[in-house]
Amino acid sequence: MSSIKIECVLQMNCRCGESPVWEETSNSLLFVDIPAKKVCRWNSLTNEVQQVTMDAPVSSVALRQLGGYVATVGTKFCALNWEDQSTVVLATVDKDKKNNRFNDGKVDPAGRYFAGTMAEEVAPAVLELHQGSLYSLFPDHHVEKYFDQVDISNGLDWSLDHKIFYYIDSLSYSVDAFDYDLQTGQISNRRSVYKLEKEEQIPDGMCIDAEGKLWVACYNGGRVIRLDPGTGKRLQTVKLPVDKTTSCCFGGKDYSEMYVTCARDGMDSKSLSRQPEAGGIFKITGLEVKGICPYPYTG
Ligand SMILES: O=C(O)[C@H](O)[C@@H](O)[C@H](O)[C@H](O)CO
Ligand SMILES: [Zn+2]
Repeated sequence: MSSIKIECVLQMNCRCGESPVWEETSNSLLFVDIPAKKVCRWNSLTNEVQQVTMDAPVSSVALRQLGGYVATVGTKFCALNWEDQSTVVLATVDKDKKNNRFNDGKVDPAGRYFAGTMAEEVAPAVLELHQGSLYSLFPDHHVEKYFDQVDISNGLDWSLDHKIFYYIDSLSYSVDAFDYDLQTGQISNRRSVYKLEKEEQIPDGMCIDAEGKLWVACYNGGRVIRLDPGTGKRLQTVKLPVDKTTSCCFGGKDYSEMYVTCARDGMDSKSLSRQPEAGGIFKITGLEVKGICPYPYTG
């Protein structure tokens, strides 16, 4: 008998919480608040939250093998030194697109930092379309571009055998797969593995579990869904007490807990009073499946 428990472990009032990443060495959850330009680190043992404010919207954060972190800030891939809060720009993309910013990003199993861009939103999911592209920052700091014409570049992860790359362009309402060449970082053969149903709303962040199934946070859908990318079937729905669920990752002891971020921006005062925990960090236990540890950027 599974007994799923959902709790808000941190009332952060994030405008748009995103990019949860578990850091095992510090028993902490890293995440960002995109429009607030903040990278946050919550220590699950002491409940302490540390924050670093950047000079532009910060859309994703990842671990770095050399120590500290890497983050996507505005249209820059940056290294972040947590101790002195200093940043170093590693590469800049979309130089010809002044209204663009990075969105979701994650490191691949070989240590490359993948992240895509989008036009800045006028309101949630209201933006100039086809402005985004998908990129990766290699360990030697060169950037490769995979494709353009993206609306809202979002969730990404890799299959357990590293042969498939999963990717979400939110406004396609689809979870896509590509063949993945881990040696070269190249992708090919794009196809859809799941189309969201109407009530599931907008697919946003995503992570893979230790059984190779995908967990997708549904923006405006107030839920995370578990998908079998092999059969294209939804296996499970876990509803949360907030509508604007943005992303998810596994963490905690042996990666047995799931952490979910969410947003407050775009909610009116009535829905905010109904969902006072909007913008908080949620922990889901009792899922009976574990996650895998995040890969660090190796550059
Ligand atoms: O969190 C993100 O990925 C975006 O930056 C957000 O703004 C929302 O997800 C988007 O509006 C809904 O798709
Ligand atoms: Zn997102």
